[in-house]
Amino acid sequence: MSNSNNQKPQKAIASLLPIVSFVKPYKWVAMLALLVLLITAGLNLSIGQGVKFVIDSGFIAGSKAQLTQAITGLVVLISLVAVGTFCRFYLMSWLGERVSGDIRKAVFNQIVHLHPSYFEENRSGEMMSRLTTDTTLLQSIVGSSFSMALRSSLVLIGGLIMLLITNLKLTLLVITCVPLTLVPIMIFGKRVRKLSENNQSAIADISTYAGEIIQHIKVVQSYTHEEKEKQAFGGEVEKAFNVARQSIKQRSFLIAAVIFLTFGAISIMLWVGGMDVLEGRMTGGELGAFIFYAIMVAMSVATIAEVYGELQRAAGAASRLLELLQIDSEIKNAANPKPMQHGNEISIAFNQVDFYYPSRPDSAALKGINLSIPKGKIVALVGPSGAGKTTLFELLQRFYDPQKGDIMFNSEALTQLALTDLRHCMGMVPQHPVLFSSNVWHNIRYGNPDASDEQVIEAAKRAHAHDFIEQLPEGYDSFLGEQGVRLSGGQKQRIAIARAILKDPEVLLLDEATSALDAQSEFHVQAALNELMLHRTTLIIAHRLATVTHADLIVVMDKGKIVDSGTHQDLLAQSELYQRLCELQFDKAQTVNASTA
Ligand SMILES: Nc1ncnc2c1ncn2[C@@H]1O[C@H](COP(=O)(O)OP(=O)(O)OP(=O)(O)O)[C@@H](O)[C@H]1O
Repeated sequence: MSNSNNQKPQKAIASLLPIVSFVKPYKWVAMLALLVLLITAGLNLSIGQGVKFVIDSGFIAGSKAQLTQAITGLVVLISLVAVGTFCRFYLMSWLGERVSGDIRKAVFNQIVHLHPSYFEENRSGEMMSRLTTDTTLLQSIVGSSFSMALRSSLVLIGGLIMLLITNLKLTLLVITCVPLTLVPIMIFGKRVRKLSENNQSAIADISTYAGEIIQHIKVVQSYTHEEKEKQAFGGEVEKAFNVARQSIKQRSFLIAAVIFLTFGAISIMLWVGGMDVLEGRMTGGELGAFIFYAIMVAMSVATIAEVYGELQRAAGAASRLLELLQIDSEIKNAANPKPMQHGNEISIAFNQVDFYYPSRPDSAALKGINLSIPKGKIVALVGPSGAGKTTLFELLQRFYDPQKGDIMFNSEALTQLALTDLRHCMGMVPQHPVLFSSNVWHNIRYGNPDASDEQVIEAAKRAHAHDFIEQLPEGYDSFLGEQGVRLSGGQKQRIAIARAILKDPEVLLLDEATSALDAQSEFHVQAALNELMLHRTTLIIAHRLATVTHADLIVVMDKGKIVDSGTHQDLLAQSELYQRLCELQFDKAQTVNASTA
């Protein structure tokens, strides 16, 4: 969470400064907007003189011609103000949208490069809220609040000067009232800021909760938890509402106090000024102009008060975004990466590797791993659940770096290679393939964005996916639904295999890639994989030992350690754990076969 809760107000506003760097590329638009703003503020102030002219030369002088002339002047002035306001509003809002769009891009660009463990510590809903809610807040700052504050400040200063010129005694009255209005701003502004931050994080909670439920709607419905989830979600919404209510209360107090104080002061002024007019010490027009300026001054102070609260809210958003933009990925790209020749076969070696997940620094997920995988060989990783097989894959792809030891690709440490080179040469088919909410083309082409349609179809054929894709309502153009919900598990896997085939990697990582296939498609896919594995270094995580008995090397893992390794025959003869695993699986398979016979 941001530390801006503890910031002093000035410091909080200072945390908005980094936005300036996002405005810089559009400095000409910003300067034009400021110029228009300056002109309209001046024009606004001159309306007061128009009012004075209308009253004194029109009404009081009793001249119809002068009244017409005065009103015409006033209309011209007001028209100019309208045109100026149009330009100011357009330019400022444009700037707000542009800048918030750029900030969104910067945040997203940052997020896609962050180390995966960051996402374990930070909930996706909170990140989404930074991308959307926080950036929207900044948009309103750049697009409206800032210009409102500036315009109000100009009008405040100009108005006070005009007041001084018009009537000194009354102005002194106004000036003593202005600091009075600042008192509630100070008191309530701070509370508003604190509460708004809580509000933002409560809203993030809501979206995280809803996101999770929507994603797992089938689990919710099959356990008939709809009512429970409705209540729980309702609770989250109420929590957010209560925080928002407190924040609104403070803001309402703030606005009400400021308005009461300023308009109270204006009433006193009217009384004092009215007495002066009655006694002939000033003209009616002067009093009219004076009140006009006094109202403008009062409104400016009220606007500044409101905007101040908003600026404080946005300061929280800005500091959270900035925090995110400043995070360095823990997976560092090599400073001077060693070149990597594509197309060469790759040997892999783990040398004394120890690894602890950041969230579990006390228990080793991998301990003392020594493993050598020659070029072009097939190595199977087997072992009970939680043995560390998937973790080995994670380290190979550098989603995490080991705390001790080295992993080598052709005698280069992984950390010495460019991340993109490293990941380019690896193709992963996970146990639960990830598909994007798009069509088949997009999902297969993810393996190689430059591939032609023919290459995509060829890959699909080799993965035995072409036939079922052809039968989809719109063939390769069929939309697969969010996360590919419109496909069966086996179909998803074949799409993932086609994707890996298209990538044509030097190292293949298969996580029980054929687990979701029926016997017939497994036979075909296995054939495709066998062909694919030729001349590639392949690591397979296998839960079903039958699929890997032909592997060049089988590595038996348990509790983060390699306990045995060898061929199927070696291990059957030597490894107790392997024998046990085999007995369990082959017995079960025989039992199943017997029972279905
Ligand atoms: N992101 C994570 N954060 C913390 N601990 C993790 C994380 N992922 C896995 N672990 C832990 O690391 C250990 C090894 O897990 P891993 O997923 O590598 O096992 P596995 O052999 O692939 O198991 P399975 O066959 O069930 O997939 C387990 O104890 C697991 O709880």
